[in-house]
Amino acid sequence: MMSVLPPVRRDRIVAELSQCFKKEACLHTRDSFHSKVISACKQQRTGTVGRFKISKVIVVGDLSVGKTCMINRFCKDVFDKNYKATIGVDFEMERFEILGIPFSLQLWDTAGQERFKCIASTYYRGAQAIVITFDLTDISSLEHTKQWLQDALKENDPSSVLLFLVGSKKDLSTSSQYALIERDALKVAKEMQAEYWSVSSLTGENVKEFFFRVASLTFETSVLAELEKTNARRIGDVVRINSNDNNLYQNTKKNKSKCCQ
Ligand SMILES: Nc1nc2c(ncn2[C@@H]2O[C@H](COP(=O)(O)OP(=O)(O)OP(=O)(O)O)[C@@H](O)[C@H]2O)c(=O)[nH]1
Repeated sequence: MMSVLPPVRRDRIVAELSQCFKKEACLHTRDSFHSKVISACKQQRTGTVGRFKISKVIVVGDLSVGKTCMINRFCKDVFDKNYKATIGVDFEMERFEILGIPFSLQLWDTAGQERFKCIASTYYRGAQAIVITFDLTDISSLEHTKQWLQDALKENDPSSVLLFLVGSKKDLSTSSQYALIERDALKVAKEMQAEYWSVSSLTGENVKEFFFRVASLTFETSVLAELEKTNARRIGDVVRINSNDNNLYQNTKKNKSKCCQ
């Protein structure tokens, strides 16, 4: 039996590229989607994007930095002040419509506790985006982000995966504390070539904006990758046609010389 999905929620419809948080540490500063992506979407030429493709996003970071709360704030608009450790992994599915194309993100919430880390790491593979989270009130959690990144990259292709460094619990830090840690976080983000964000799951500040940016950029890279695949296939076809033409030409030459003999 064919299952029919409900329509995408009205507040998950994206018509414009969501903007970055800080221009000093972002993946790109373009105001709108890549022109090739816009025209591919208009012509519904997005290949597997919008049909079967589900993009995987993994959220990693120290225990209790607020990974689960961030995902729950975005997906369910709730906040739980009680800490319940994630055991292994958990995931949420979010459906968007971007430039008229359906697009699904699978958000993987992984365990930060050391004893569950080995279970969680088996789910790192195949991520299109890695969200490395730290607590804005705990500098050691920022220091540990490099290790989290290294572990996640062991299972993924560093040249194609999108990286985000997210400081959580913004509501708990004073403005002077925040300014100091953000200065360090921007440096770390640049070293990692990650895009920097800060959020609060308690107040909801920047949470939606952040996940919309993740969705926009993963969508854009997926469509560009599809277009590249199609181009590569076309170039392959032209090379094949040319080599067939060449064979035809060689055969015609042979036949001609036979005729003339
Ligand atoms: N004030 C405040 N507290 C937060 C925020 N985000 C998370 N917390 C609290 O921090 C604690 C840990 O949050 P979780 O989201 O469970 O942390 P986690 O990173 O998923 O933890 P693990 O599953 O062990 O890896 C909980 O008590 C949350 O209520 C926030 O933005 N502001």
